[in-house]
Amino acid sequence: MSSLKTQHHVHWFTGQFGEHSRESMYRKSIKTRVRFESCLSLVLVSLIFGMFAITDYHLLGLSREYYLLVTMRIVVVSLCLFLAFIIGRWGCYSRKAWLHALPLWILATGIILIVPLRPESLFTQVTAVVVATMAFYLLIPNLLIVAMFASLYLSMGFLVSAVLFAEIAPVVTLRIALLLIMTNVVGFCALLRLEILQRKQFALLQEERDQNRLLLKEIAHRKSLEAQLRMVAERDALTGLDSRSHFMKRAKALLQRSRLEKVPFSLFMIDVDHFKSINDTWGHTHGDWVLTKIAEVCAQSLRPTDVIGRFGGEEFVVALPDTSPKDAQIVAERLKKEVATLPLKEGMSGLCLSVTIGIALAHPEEGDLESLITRADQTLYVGKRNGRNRVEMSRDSC
Ligand SMILES: Nc1nc2c(ncn2[C@@H]2O[C@H](COP(=O)(O)OP(=O)(O)OP(=O)(O)O)[C@@H](O)[C@H]2O)c(=O)[nH]1
Repeated sequence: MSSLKTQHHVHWFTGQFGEHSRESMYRKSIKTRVRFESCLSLVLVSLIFGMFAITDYHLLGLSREYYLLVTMRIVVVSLCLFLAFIIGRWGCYSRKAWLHALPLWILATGIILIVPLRPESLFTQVTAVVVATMAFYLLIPNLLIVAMFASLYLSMGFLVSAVLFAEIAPVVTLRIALLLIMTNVVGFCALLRLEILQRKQFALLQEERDQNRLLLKEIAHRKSLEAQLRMVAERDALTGLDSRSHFMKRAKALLQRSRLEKVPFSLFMIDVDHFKSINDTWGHTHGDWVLTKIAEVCAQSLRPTDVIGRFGGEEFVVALPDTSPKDAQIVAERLKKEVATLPLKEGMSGLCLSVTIGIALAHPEEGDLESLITRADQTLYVGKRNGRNRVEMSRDSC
């Protein structure tokens, strides 16, 4: 059995499979989950973003800035909820990554716009930016590059906005910048690790599935080989009848049953007359054809419960359960007649095809198939000596 040992390369920076087809397969496998998780995260994040309007009121009162902030929050929350709905319904993550990026950029813009309207609460907003960045990386699933660009935009936009509108000192700017860099690095590394682990898990699962598929194929192949071997062992290759060993097995079982059920059991030994001269005159191919035809006659003319085997060369053996000597005689005569009237192959005119059949009947308590076969064989040779083309009944069966 061939084993699968494929190394699935995952890119160190994007956390994606190097192999395009595998990456597509992976994305396809998680698409429903990503859609649901993106949708849920967006709804949660945008609602929390909207709820900050309460703190805006607390800080600004019913001022112009407050109304501007509330309007901005309503726009951001509405757009995000709308996009969450679209993503939930149609947001195919592999083909429409931009659709997943859009609400993040809208949220980031909303957070950046808070700075000019509420510059005095800059340090609370720094915390909000850190939390939002982590949320981008960790709540929005499996979109490392999308999360990275949205987070960088948020960090840089916030920093520029803070410098322009909150007029912070250079050292404070540096402190905030370092904090945001650290947040981005931690968020990026955490998501990258997660993406790589998930893909490795996926690759292992796929490998296991492939192995199982191979195993099933191998089992099917072995079963078919077994069946072929059984066929070779049980069937005679030329005639398709039972092989000698298989006949013995089946006939023994039948003989045992007949003994237990106390029903008669007959056995035929059939031998083609002058078969050597058939071979010598028409060749072995024609000889083989004759054997096949005789096998067909036996199979067609006997009952399905009778077991027919090729005993060797031009000799056949038949086990007939539940068959009295009288019935056995009738069946053998019919068989002999059918062989004699077999339509012959072109070019075989002049051949008088015949068989000699020796019949032996099992004694009431007899369980020894070999001795029954010996008796039928001896009877067959009596038939041969008596001129061939005849049915001969073993003396002790009469
Ligand atoms: N074509 C062919 N010939 C076979 C096969 N098996 C055995 N033979 C031949 O069958 C012939 C049997 O010949 P003999 O045992 O002398 O018997 P016979 O010629 O039928 O003579 P009697 O049985 O006395 O009538 C031999 O020549 C074998 O080579 C076979 O599978 N195909």
